[in-house]
Amino acid sequence: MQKSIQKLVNDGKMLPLMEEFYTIQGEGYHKGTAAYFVRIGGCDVGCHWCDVKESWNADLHPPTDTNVIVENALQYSDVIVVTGGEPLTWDMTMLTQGLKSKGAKTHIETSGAYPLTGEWDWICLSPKKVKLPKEEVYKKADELKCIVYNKSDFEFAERQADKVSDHCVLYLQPEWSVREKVIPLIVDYVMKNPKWKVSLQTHKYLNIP
Ligand SMILES: C[S@@+](CC[C@H](N)C(=O)[O-])C[C@H]1O[C@@H](n2cnc3c(N)ncnc32)[C@H](O)[C@@H]1O
Ligand SMILES: Nc1nc2[nH]cc(C(=O)O)c2c(=O)[nH]1
Ligand code: SF4
Ligand SMILES: [Mg+2]
Repeated sequence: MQKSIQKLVNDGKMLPLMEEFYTIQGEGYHKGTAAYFVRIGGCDVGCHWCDVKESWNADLHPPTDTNVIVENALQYSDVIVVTGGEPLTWDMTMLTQGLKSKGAKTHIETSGAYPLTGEWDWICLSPKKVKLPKEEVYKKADELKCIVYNKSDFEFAERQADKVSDHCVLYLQPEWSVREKVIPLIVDYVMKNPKWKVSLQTHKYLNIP
């Protein structure tokens, strides 16, 4: 990448944009709400079951002027969900300032593996064992969404729940490829431990992005 462009990306004035789409938030607390999704490329967390592996290599996604991302997104919705890839790979200050200055609500989907930048109205933290969240993000998370791939993930989820604030809403979400096996385990667990709620990837059932 050209040095001048690299500098703009480092400053969050450009971001490697993978895709953008207007859809229904499928997961977690805001499930069912129309929102515009901005998917930023780049992630080196490496979840083996990740459902957007095409996002990982930032070099495959064109550096895009952050102001252009903002202006475009605002035409679709006043709820903007920033996801990836891992959005916190990048400095989110410019993106969220731009969106909020025009009155939009900023939501982020993050593993929390990198320092928390940007100003967020809603933080969905989805911790990963292979690269744990930074300490600072736990207290600021509005929603904790733990993915269940096997039985050991319940114990991991509890240790993560120990670290978030009292107002944080707790979700267990089945890993998609093993949903038939783990949904009964999650249902049983939530009935026994009702501080947790179930989250499903409802957009995949609705056949929407
Ligand atoms: C693709 S990630 C991008 C944002 C960020 N890197 C993260 O992991 O939170 C968006 C959400 O999808 C979840 N996710 C990814 N692959 C999944 C799968 N195969 N089954 C269920 N949830 C999945 C992640 O845990 C995260 O909550
Ligand atoms: N509809 C819809 N809802 C989502 N919630 C979180 C998603 C994500 O990939 O971050 C996602 C997504 O990809 N599509
Ligand atoms: S952190 Fe998110 S984008 Fe990165 S590999 Fe894991 S699920 Fe995929
Ligand atoms: Mg998704």
